[in-house]
Amino acid sequence: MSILDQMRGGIVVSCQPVDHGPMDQPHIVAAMAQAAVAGGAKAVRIEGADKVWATRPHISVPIIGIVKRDLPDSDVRITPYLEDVEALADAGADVIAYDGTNRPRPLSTSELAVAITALGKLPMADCSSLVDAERAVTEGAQILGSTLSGYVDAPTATDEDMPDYFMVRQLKQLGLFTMAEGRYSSPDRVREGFVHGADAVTVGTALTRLEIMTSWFCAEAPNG
Ligand SMILES: CC(=O)N[C@H](C=O)[C@@H](O)[C@H](O)[C@H](O)COP(=O)(O)O
Repeated sequence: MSILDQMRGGIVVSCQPVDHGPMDQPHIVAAMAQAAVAGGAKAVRIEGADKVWATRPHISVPIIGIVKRDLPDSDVRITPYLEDVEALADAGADVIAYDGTNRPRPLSTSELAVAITALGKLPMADCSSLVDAERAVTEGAQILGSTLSGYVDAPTATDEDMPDYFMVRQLKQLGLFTMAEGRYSSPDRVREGFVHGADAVTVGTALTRLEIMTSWFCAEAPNG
């Protein structure tokens, strides 16, 4: 079955612990990914080539790989460099996602999509808008994600905000595999994502950022 068909109609679990937190370690991410698959995830999304390496031997479902960087002169964070693409491909990612915005950046979205395709991997554009997605289609992306909706213009979205269902509808109309991603923090939201046309829904924080999930529950306790 193709990578897209393996993911279609299913949940992708983004196994990205809180940066520099106690769970932000390759062997823990590998364990999270295995647990996600045991729970029914049809794919996982993993940050860092080292964590993709650590996970690949343990699961057979598709891995969406990204590298996140803090660049001094660009707001782009997700997979900005060719070396990131190459490292993720070597580590065994099946899909490589990249920031699909047109913000100033070291390498263009078009160059990234071409490089990912040349390595035999599927390019996924993490988009912030319909405009990003339309450009991604012309550049050869195979998956359009609503990942960056709400995170490009100030004020940025918080985990409590609703997902951008409207954007999912817009992406789906472009005819490519559509990934609903960003703030799908409950089963109800996931159901709604599919109602709006998603081919798959990615869930991150609500499943794999234990510090944040804990804080949601603590907020309801009298002593915080
Ligand atoms: C905006 C950005 O950098 N998003 C990142 C992309 O990889 C991750 O931090 C998110 O956790 C992921 O997209 C899943 O979303 P949520 O955690 O809301 O379920």
